[in-house]
Amino acid sequence: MSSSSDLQSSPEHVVAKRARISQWPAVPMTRAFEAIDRIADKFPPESKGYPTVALTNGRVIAEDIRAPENVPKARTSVKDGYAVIAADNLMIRRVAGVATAGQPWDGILQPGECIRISTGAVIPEGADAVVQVEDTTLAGYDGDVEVAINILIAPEVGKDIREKGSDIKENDVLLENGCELGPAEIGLLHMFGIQNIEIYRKPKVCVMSTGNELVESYHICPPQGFIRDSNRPQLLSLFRSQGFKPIDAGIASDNIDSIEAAIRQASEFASVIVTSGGVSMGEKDYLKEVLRNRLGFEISFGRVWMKPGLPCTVAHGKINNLPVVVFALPGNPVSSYVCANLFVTPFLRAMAGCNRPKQPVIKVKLAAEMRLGPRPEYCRAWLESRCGETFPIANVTGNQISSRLPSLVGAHVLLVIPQSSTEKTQLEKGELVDAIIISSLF
Ligand SMILES: Nc1nc2c(c(=O)[nH]1)N[C@H]1C(S)=C(S)[C@@H](COP(=O)(O)OP(=O)(O)OC[C@H]3O[C@@H](n4cnc5c(N)ncnc54)[C@H](O)[C@@H]3O)O[C@H]1N2
Ligand code: MOO
Repeated sequence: MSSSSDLQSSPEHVVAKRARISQWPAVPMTRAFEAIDRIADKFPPESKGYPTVALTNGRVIAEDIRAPENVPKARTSVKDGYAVIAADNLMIRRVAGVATAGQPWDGILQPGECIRISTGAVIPEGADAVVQVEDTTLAGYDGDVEVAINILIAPEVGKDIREKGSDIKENDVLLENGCELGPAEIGLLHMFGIQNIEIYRKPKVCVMSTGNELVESYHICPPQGFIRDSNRPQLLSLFRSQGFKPIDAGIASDNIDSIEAAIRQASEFASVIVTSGGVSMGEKDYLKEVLRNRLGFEISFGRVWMKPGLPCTVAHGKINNLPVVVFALPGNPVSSYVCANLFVTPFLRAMAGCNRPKQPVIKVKLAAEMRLGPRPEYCRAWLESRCGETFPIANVTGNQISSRLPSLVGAHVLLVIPQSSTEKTQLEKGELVDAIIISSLF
């Protein structure tokens, strides 16, 4: 007997005939990363010209930016004080003039003279040291005007002078191709009056949930058996926090035609499509089927030997002759978020031209022992620094089951926990492990 709802397009989805063991090998993480890197090569970043005044944090530079001039351009004073000739033996100097920032003194300093000078002002010709005002006393004045000062500490040649080009030399590389802009980088561009630069375009990414059980989160009281879609807002928020402008592609129902139509429609807006749900062994898990048989995509991997995220699937191909990659993440809320962090954001950042697309990894110390499981695990943890400890202490965020979203709340890192072996079934309190940073640390 078969019911019409069982009759999806392929025999593998007639429930009585479905495979009872996944046909997809669970690839090791290294293979999954390599496969994604190979796909990234098919999506080279594109650049465009952009005015510096309109730049915002997170933009990525698509050229090497070199210093067009020295900084400082001329020798300048590091202190408010007096520009002097160090070799003068006299402690008393005649104040011959004033140099402030923006108003140089254009004479030539003579022996026995000094120039009152401000921080940032150009050192007058003939001077070779600056004495800070704290190391002087007044030696003579005429009304309100200083006439002579007494130097309390004899200066050495070069004292408190910023030599020409000592901060930045003309033609030095200021910012490398692939560097992400933050406040300092934006400041540098303005420092040199660089008006326009090449930056990379941000890739477009669509986020879609799949599942008959899903309703929009504004539902006050979903009917029995329904749940609110939390993955989509969560993933949209993740990609936004990374500086992308993700497109909300809604919820597709668990139906081969609907999923195919939703992916085709999403591909009109974005070349990267992120779905969640429908990738495991359930009778309504159609994502792999759609990707392979309906869209003719190459499935780079259909499972990964990791926890959470085992059924994570990545596929790529063409729709309307344009390249498209689909990250079909597992439905469990923690699984989709962990996989998005490990696989999708580094991919998007590579597509966006970043020269450091992956999250930083640091060493942390376990606050408590941990039992190892059969799969390598990415445990959520928050970090604290403790007095006398060299490494941050990692506190696991409670029960790590992949449906339990609170395990992500407050998590700074994903601990990289190896799978168990005959030699090692547990990590001890105080052991050092790698931790992938997934949130800002303040
Ligand atoms: N027989 C097997 N069953 C399962 C396996 C397996 O290997 N053999 N793998 C398990 C693992 S591991 C995971 S992870 C899940 C992933 O399954 P799917 O990707 O097919 O996801 P769904 O079944 O659609 O959903 C799983 C779970 O997550 C909830 N969900 C889905 N979408 C959302 C959403 N947008 N917002 C909130 N919650 C969502 C869904 O209701 C389910 O409870 O499969 C295991 N099963
Ligand atoms: O991969 Mo699943 O994410 O273990 O629950």
